[in-house]
Amino acid sequence: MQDKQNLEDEKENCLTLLNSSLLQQYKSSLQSSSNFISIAVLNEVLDENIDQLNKHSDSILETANSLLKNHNYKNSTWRSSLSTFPDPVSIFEKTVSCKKCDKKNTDLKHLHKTKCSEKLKAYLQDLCNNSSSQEQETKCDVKFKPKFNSFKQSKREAHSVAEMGNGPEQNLDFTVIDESEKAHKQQVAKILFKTAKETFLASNPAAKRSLGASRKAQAKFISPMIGAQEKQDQVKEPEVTDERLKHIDPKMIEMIESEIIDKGTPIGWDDIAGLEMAKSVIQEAVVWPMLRPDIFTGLRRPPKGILLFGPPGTGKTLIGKCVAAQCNATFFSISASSLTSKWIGDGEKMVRALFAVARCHQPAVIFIDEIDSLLTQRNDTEHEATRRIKTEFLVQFDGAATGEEDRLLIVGATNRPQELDEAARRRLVKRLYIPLPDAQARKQIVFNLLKNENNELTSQDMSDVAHLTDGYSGADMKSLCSEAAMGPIRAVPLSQITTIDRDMVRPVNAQDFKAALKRVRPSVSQDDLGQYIKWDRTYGQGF
Ligand SMILES: Nc1ncnc2c1ncn2[C@@H]1O[C@H](COP(=O)(O)OP(=O)(O)OP(=O)(O)O)[C@@H](O)[C@H]1O
Repeated sequence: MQDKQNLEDEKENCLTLLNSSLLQQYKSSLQSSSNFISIAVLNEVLDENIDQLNKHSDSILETANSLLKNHNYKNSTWRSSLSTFPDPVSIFEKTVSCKKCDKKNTDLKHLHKTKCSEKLKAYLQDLCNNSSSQEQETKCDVKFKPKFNSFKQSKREAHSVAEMGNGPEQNLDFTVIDESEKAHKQQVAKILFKTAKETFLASNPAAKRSLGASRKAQAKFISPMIGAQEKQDQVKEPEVTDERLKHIDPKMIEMIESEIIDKGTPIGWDDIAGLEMAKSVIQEAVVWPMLRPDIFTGLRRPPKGILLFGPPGTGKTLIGKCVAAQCNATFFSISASSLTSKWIGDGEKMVRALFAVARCHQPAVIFIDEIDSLLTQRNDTEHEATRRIKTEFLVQFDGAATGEEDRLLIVGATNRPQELDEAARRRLVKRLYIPLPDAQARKQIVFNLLKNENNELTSQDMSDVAHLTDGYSGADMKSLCSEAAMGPIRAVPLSQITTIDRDMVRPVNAQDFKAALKRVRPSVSQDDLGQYIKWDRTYGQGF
């Protein structure tokens, strides 16, 4: 009698423990960031007990299915979703039952016999071990169905033995991982593992066409980012409204308008120090005719191209910008070397597009820096692509030159005029030498640059600086002033540099310039100057 009672008690304890263990897992899964276990438990419970759930079945079903569909949402969302679930813990408590006989809250032996709850336990154990890797796989509408393979069978047996032989505490120790489990894990990992390429292709089938295949330079770019292709496809082609641009690649037009059109601050004549002769020639030959095309006709017709040559950093670009600003013209600035390198293969089209866009923005100034790299004297080593760009440039140039209505000016700039070929020289009718600034111009540059700085230099100090900087270019003068302007900052103790008030920084003084002169040296050599002068005498405007 006593034995029978003990057996009943043991059964009762085991049953409670089994249930409480599952409950424990369920409850702790609610607290964790992963809702995978709880979904699985709910799913299993639903599967096994759906017809016993009576009045709650609809809401449980609904919630569980919505959880299955959206398993990836965050912990907080997951927990709040439980508010639609009427007391899930107690429902679960009531619903662990035997599948085979439909017996509710059945005893452990019975569950062992029918392998019903064992199935659930083994399944949960498996889920515990693999939840992180399998979580990715749960993004589906179908409910989880536990699969029982030999591994699970052997594990179930192991657990059964543990349960019967070592008592309830050890029965539920799921941390023991045996060899067969390891093998199983490896198998699972093998099935679940996908290479980056496989994952990418699965989500972006369009990429299959381009991956590994050789692409031409002009082929459409296929983004390797997932979803980027769709976005890229959605990007609207820029609309071309002008008839003259109908045959031009819209992307090139867009690029010219965004990158090549200079939208910087307009430059005035006073911003350019010295160069009085060059300025007056340009004003007369280019600016006025652009402003009054009606009176500059016939013999007074302005040149379509001018060449500015001289040492680097003497203000050739400044002059180009100033001409555009004075003529109220659009300023297109491009470096010839970028035509042969940046747009390799497309340089020819680029030249055509550039002139076409410029015609739509008249009056326009097309400034071509380093023009020597485009219009060099022909030689045997010249690249075919470069030759084609050059031919296209000359064709476009002549078109612009002969078009009576066109108000286009091409300004070429070079530091190596001697490398220009005859065809280029002939077309760039006005060839102006832009020399190093003289003392007066250097003083002017210092004055202009210090205008907006806190300084205590007198006019005499500036003259002194100008006399000490013979051979400096305009760009060298700018570097000198920047260096001198660092003097007051270097005088601030290091500990105060991050906190010091702007007004407490002392003004720039003559001493700073003396120090800067030791660091900044002229960049142009006398030999180079000799070459410019010689070329100017031969081909230049000669002033
Ligand atoms: N005559 C000048 N007057 C005022 N600033 C000048 C003058 N010449 C040069 N600079 C200064 O030097 C900088 C560089 O000048 P700029 O780019 O016009 O020279 P560049 O002759 O076109 O040089 P590069 O041949 O290297 O292209 C200018 O931004 C300007 O600050």
